[in-house]
Amino acid sequence: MGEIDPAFIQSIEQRPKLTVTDPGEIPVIDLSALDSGAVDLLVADIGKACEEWGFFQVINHGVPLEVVRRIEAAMKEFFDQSIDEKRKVKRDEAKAMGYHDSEHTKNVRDWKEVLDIAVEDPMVISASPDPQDQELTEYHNQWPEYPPEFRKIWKEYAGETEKLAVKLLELISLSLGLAGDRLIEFFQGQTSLIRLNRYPPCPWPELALGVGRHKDPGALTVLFQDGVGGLEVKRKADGEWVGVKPIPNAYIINVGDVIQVWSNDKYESVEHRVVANSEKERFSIPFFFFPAHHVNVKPLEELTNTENPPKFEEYNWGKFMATRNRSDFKKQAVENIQIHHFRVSEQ
Ligand SMILES: O=C(O)CCC(=O)C(=O)O
Ligand SMILES: [Fe+2]
Repeated sequence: MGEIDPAFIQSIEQRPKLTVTDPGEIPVIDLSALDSGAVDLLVADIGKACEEWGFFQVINHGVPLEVVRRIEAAMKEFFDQSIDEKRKVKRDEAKAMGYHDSEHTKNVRDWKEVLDIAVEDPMVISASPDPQDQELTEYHNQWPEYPPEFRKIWKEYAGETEKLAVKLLELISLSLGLAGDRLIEFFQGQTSLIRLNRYPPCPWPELALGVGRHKDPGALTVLFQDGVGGLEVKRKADGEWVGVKPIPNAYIINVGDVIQVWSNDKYESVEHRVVANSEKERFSIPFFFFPAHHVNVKPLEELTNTENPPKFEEYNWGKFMATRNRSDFKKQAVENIQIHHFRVSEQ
């Protein structure tokens, strides 16, 4: 078996307890209520889940199962290739989309490999983190040659999950007391991406993590996972890590930092991580619903007033992501940029 590369070893405090607490507690929301007309109740349930958990699962979500089965099969075929084949679409500092197998979360290497593909090709994004620099750059997708139908299958999947993300964004807007279409304008020219994740079996699940603890930076994450399990969420009520029980064909939804800021902390972006598995490989597919680069993220005016003043200074999404991306390739001496850096200090 050899020895573990120290780059993967989590600090003692971050190592997982391999016994999962209270699986199955994350709220499950049935979107078929949209068809039966019980929208008010649905909106109330979503609002409650966002406030209490920041996470929920959805069933009867409208993404056709055959579309999911096709992307699952295609991603397996892609990842089953040799490392040399996969590296033909390798991500690097010039090409931000593509295959990557040494991502770090909080400076510790994740036990996974990924293929990132932007929803809008090209993705238009700030060229540098420098606030004075107005220059933009384009990220182009790198399409694997194998399996041959990959691009078509991916596009079909992306179209369906984007529809689900938009539907959820509307429901979340309504749950905040806003018009259903209040937030969609921020996604004209979206920087969303779909990440295909493979977590190989790991001989050291007590030392390494599939993904280290983190919060998602965007508005929403719409994640499909297979039946293996491993995703854990930090429960708001007591800070315990709880497992998200795989429900066949459900999606897992979580609120990201952007919604936390828009809602002025009403909905918090919650920490989560992925525990490694010593026997089974695991696949998951997050759709990261990200705004356009020019969006300045700040608490929405309708949700703030003199009693509830804005808790964050505004920040530019493109610059925020350019700062994040710069730090993706190397270990950093300093903490990654986070929304708490924009928090207004309390008097
Ligand atoms: O694979 C998962 O279940 C979650 C992955 C995740 O949290 C992420 O990529 O941001
Ligand atoms: Fe995440």
